[in-house]
Amino acid sequence: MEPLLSSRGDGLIKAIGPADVIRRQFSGETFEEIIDCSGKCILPGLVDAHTHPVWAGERVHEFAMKLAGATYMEIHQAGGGIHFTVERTRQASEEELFRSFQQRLQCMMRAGTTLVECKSGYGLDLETELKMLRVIERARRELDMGISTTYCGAHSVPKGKTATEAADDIINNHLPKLKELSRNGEIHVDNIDVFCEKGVFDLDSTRRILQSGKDIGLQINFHGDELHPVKAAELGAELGAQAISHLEEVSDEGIIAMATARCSAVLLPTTAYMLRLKQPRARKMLDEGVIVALGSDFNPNAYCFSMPMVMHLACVNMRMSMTEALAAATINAAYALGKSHTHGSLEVGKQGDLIIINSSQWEHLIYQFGGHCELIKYVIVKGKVIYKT
Ligand SMILES: N=CN[C@@H](CCC(=O)O)C(=O)O
Ligand SMILES: [Zn+2]
Repeated sequence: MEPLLSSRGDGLIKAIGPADVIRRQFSGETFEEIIDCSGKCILPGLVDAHTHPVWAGERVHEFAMKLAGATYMEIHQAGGGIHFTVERTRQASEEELFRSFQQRLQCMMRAGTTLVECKSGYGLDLETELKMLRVIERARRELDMGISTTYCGAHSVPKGKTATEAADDIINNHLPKLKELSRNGEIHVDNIDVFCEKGVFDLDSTRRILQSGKDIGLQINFHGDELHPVKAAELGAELGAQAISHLEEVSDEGIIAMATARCSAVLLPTTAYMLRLKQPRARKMLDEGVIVALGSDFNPNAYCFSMPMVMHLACVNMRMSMTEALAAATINAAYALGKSHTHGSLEVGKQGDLIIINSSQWEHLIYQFGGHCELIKYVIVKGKVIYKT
């Protein structure tokens, strides 16, 4: 089978079929580029359903602290973690943030990602959150990669405020401003996120923020049940969330509620691995019919750009099959972003986002841990080759 991309510039897949049939069907047409894929595999472009890619303030020193035994929450409560990155991000210029973001997107793209969810959340104050959202908007307009934008002003409770005060600020000041800027076409935001966690935003504040985001048209896509079981999954299902991420501590009832509500689970194998958390129960979720997606969770705590490595970890540590992992990193991740009608699979009429790998067996993309640099020969977005080795 050989997918053929549209020659009319709309970037959509025009036809899929055996090479000789396709050749005959389009014999009269001219193409910018014809790629011989003999001995290679064509896969949908990978979709990364959860990243925090705009920030200044890396935290390699904290990696050392965690290796020495400190927990994520101990570092966070001592004023490090997200707070450390927030301070540096507030100080950084918009241009500086854009440049580092652009380089990170480039690394993701080379690892096969063609659509990525990008969160704000290292500003917490309105000014810096807007700075981050402008950076993401600029990338959306200027770069080739597909981006789904998430406002994550409730990523942490800012110093000097309680969770209730922070929630009030978001609801009364941040969200109205986002609504105004979206209406003027200055920024485009798709999703709203909250870090719903013991010691961060409790269920009540999370509910108020997410509902207010939904009221201005944002899809609910939030962090829940990561470090403690707080019934975030049950809340997300009740609010009609499109996706909930992490879920290491989700309850059985939460899993069933998510399956019934068609609320997808975005599992993050890098974080569970790096923080040595208990693994999310992917098998239970799959057995109960939850739509399981994957994300790299790229952030200063989990510094990983590579969805092939994420798939490998999901297979080994979460006991997913390679087919389940590929679905989770393509069509299901697109679902988590509300884009499965246009992205995430090779189908006529869908966006021509694909990767070509130098192996006749697609499983090599997962099997070769860290081998994607050699394997991925082409990355194509909307029918345009954006990376070639
Ligand atoms: N858990 C909350 N947010 C991120 C971590 C962000 C950070 O530590 O900077 C996550 O998904 O893992
Ligand atoms: Zn996250």
